[in-house]
Amino acid sequence: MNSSSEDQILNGSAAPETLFEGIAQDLIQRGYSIIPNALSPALTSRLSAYAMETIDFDPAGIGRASQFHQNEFVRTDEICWIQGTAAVTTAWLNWMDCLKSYLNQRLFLGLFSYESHFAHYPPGSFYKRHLDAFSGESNRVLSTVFYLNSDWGKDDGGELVIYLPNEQDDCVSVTPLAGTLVIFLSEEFPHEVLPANRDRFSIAGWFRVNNSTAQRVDPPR
Ligand SMILES: O=C(O)CCC(=O)C(=O)O
Ligand SMILES: [Fe+2]
Repeated sequence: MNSSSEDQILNGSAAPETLFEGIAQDLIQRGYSIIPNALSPALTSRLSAYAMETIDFDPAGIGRASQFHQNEFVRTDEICWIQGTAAVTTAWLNWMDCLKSYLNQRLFLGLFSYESHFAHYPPGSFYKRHLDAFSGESNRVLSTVFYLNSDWGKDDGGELVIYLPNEQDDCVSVTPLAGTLVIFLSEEFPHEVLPANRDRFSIAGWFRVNNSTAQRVDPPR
């Protein structure tokens, strides 16, 4: 592929406002949004190929910096943080930046930054029920998960289960099919990844507010 058609694929992935408005409405009404085919098929398949072919993954841990530890009872995926050093990851970060601006204008969320990592769940891997953020302890406001797996069937497992707050055992199950984007309020929705029967690839990310003060600079993650 020559570089101008490549640019077209990545730049032509600008997200439509109607899609952003749908996400804003979902967040207002129920606190989460599930969008099939959110990104263009071209950008989705480029991200998918990048995750499967290019990335060196590291075992995932729990907690930040000095509190970081691995715990294979809680999660057994492996991850790679996204820096935006390739055209395809820059296109991803641009898309998320547009969404951040839209949600800030529309919902006054004051989102300040976005961090994200590729994740690989080898067969049998899982991430037990957890919250991405605890009230007052984290600056993660919105969680996002974007799936990169084509042809994902019922037998492949690996669903994301989102538990609805205040509704005993009521939950929503999401198939990790390529193109699906999930967004939810980080402090409100416990969720888990059920064991997958085949390799499962995704991008998990978080929109954050800035809690820096004169005494303490907010760490990047
Ligand atoms: O991959 C998923 O479906 C969710 C991952 C997740 O919950 C996380 O990384 O915090
Ligand atoms: Fe999570």
